Amino acid sequence: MPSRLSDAFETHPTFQHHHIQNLDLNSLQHLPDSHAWASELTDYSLSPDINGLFNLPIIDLNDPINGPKHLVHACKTWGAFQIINHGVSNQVVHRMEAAAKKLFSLPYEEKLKAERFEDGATGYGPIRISSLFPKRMWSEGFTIVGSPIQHARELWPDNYTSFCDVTEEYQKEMKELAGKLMWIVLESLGITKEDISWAGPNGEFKDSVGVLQLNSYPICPDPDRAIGIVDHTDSSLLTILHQSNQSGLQVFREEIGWVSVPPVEGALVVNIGDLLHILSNGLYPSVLHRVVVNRDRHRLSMAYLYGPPNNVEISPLSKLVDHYHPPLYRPVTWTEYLGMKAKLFYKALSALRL
Ligand SMILES: O=C(O)CCC(=O)C(=O)O
Ligand SMILES: [Fe+2]
Repeated sequence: MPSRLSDAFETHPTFQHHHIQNLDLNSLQHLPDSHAWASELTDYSLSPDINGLFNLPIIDLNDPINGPKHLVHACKTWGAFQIINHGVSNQVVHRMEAAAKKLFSLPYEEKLKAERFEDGATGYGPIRISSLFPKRMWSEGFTIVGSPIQHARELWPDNYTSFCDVTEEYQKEMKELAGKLMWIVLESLGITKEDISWAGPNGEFKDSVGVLQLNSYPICPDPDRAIGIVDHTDSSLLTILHQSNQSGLQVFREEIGWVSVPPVEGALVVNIGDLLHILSNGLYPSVLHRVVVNRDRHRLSMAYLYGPPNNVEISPLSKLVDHYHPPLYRPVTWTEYLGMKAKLFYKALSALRL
């Protein structure tokens, strides 16, 4: 496990919800006050969800003509897109989904054996950002950095290897795809391999770091007053997301509002994260997104948050900076930025503004 990344969590431990008891959401018949967002949520969601009129673009990575064109448009206007023909086999995705399902369907007490410590980076628990809000979110998560072997052993002492094998295979596929996506996005900005030294001699991004975040959203007795994950941007360079066959993810478009992203079989969602926004000197926004929950069906998602190697400072690429386009952000490492996000959250990006 990369020590630097967990350092960020250690120096900024999760705010204590001492007054809020950890609850097994899967067993609750009523929404407890600790999870009832009512008034906060109406502030958050003034814009109506006008689905059907606007759809997150689907980009065919095998289409050399339209693919790049659509991609630039998606990156500029949405800060997100879906991809098909991405080269990751459905089988690998579904094996990982099955492993995640198996994990979340363990009894609550069992899952707590792999609980994420307050100052820890990995394991089972509420999504980390929940610590910044007065209310809890209607979700449970499992965070994996590197090998999950330690936690897998806690969960399945006699049979932990299959979970580790599937995870390793999925992480490998995601890392490869993330590198490929990085170049597709960067090339759309006119950036070449010579422009990014930390990508390595062949531009493979070998030392980049990935965090695999498994999310589970149990059925909710009062979905209008609850939220799966509150609106946020990802702190990554980019995030590759698989959602199980159940909607819930919404992305925010200025002047439009919240737009649902219905799952498309075989497609993966890609979010531009804050660090890629900085790298692009503000040309590509990081997408604001959230997750709503529902009364009838459990939902699962798997987010692969892809970031630069530890110690690498991310700053606007010099090719994108000139007299008319001064750098908008000061340099920052991923670790430092995670620390800022943990303290400042919505204000973290603007705190880096020059
Ligand atoms: O569940 C989802 O669709 C999104 C999850 C997410 O935004 C995250 O893990 O950062
Ligand atoms: Fe996210």
